[in-house]
Amino acid sequence: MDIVTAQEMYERDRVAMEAAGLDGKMLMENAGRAVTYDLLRHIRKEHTIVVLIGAGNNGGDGFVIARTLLNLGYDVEAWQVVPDAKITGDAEAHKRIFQASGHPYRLLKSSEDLNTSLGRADVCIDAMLGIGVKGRLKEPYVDIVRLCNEKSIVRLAVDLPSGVPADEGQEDFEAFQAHYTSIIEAPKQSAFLQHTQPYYGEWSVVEIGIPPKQLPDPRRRLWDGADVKRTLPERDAHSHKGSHGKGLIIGGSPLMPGSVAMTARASLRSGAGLIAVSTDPEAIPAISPYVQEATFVEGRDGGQVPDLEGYDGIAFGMGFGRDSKKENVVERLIEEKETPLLVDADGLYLLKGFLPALEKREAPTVLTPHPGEFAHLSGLSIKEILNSPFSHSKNFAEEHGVYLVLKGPSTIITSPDGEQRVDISGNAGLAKGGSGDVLSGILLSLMMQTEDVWDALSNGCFLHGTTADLLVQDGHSKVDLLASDVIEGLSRTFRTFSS
Ligand SMILES: NC(=O)C1=CN([C@@H]2O[C@H](COP(=O)(O)OP(=O)(O)OC[C@H]3O[C@@H](n4cnc5c(N)ncnc54)[C@H](O)[C@@H]3O)[C@@H](O)[C@H]2O)[C@H](O)CC1
Ligand SMILES: [K+]
Repeated sequence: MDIVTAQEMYERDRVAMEAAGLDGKMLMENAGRAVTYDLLRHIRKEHTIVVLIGAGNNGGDGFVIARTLLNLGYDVEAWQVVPDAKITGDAEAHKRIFQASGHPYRLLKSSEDLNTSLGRADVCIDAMLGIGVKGRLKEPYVDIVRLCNEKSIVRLAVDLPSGVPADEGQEDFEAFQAHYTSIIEAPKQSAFLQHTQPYYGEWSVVEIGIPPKQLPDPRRRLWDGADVKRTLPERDAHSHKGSHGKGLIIGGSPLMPGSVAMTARASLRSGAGLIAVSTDPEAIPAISPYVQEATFVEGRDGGQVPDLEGYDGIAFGMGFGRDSKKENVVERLIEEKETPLLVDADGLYLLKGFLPALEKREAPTVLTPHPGEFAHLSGLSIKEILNSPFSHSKNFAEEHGVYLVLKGPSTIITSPDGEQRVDISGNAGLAKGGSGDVLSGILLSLMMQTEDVWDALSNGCFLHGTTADLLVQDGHSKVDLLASDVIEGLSRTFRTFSS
């Protein structure tokens, strides 16, 4: 499923009309009807419904939705919240159809009247503003949105909640707080940002007849279970431990032995053939009982860096510490340019001074920062990153020729050529120490088992989050879930998604 900006959405509309001969009124009828049937899951026959209709085509959708609900016998009050003069084009055409169908509508004169109507309603459908919103809401929308948000009614939004910008990059807004949003055709970037996603509530996407084959590729898409089933490699029954990758994990320290232990165990649970751990010798007694299948390798000539040859993948950084005296490890890892390398956690802090050298590497380099670590790497503030995660991660990945996994409730996985996939699996139970170590282990393992690193990273993020979701569904809670629970839950998830 593509993820689009407002501009890309308008372009899709244009292509649909030019290439497929669809016209705006047909698209609006399709959109309104599809949204109605999608929203019916949240509406009961006995509900009183207020439909709020704005000035643009989002409002036009609102006339189609109100008409469809009335045709189905629902108790609907359609409120046009802007003067008649502002209802133009396709929206006006559908207003005429609405009226010709014998349905009345209310014209907003004072917010008191609307307040009374909302006071009697069970459901409010927001068809005021969609992707055409510019800047902060102007009156009368501010007043109306506040009235709706303070009422204890079910709030449903059409395409996106009024006031929420479609695109990343805008933090100053006031918006309709939807419980549920029915998105038209393709999710917009704001459905994936930490400061705008909450206004959507839950969301799903309705198809309105736009021909996918004719559409420009936005190079941004949602990675879902069907993609995982299609691309997760099958384990060859005649395989042997050497064929699923021999991985090296460099990290851990006497005070943080658990990190590499979880990375190693997660990697083996995800199908790695052999895992060697290079860590401070003092940490080994705390690690080996937890992951008996792992072997340990010592640094060469008493240093921290073991022999790097002969591995199918290396993961570096978890629990390693940020002591700049350890930077020689980073230099050696970059010089070992033939082996796929994943850098996480403390490794990202140590890597900062060596970013230009990454271009020397031929094998894939994967960085897996959370926003704080990405801020340190990129020099951006966390606020800037959260405001525009798509463009900042795309620019960084292209500039340094790396795969970038920017972790969060919506994890954006960017390839070195700037194409992006988003994983929205997972839950707040993952916002705990160790989650990142487990993810790194899963990613290392999948990277070694498939030619396509990007598929490996996309699938690894999805399997990690989905395991947490399955565990929370079956008995765990978001409070008690531990990173180590996710490791043990992986086998069930792999069974579900391996063909
Ligand atoms: N293929 C599709 O995606 C289809 C989408 N449809 C719906 O059309 C809207 C986009 O319609 P558009 O007319 O371009 O914009 P809006 O309806 O969002 O509103 C524009 C309207 O609002 C005024 N406005 C802009 N900013 C503000 C503000 N800050 N405060 C107050 N008013 C503002 C502006 O002046 C315009 O009058 C899309 O979201 C879908 O819902 C089609 O119906 C079907 C095909
Ligand atoms: K809306």
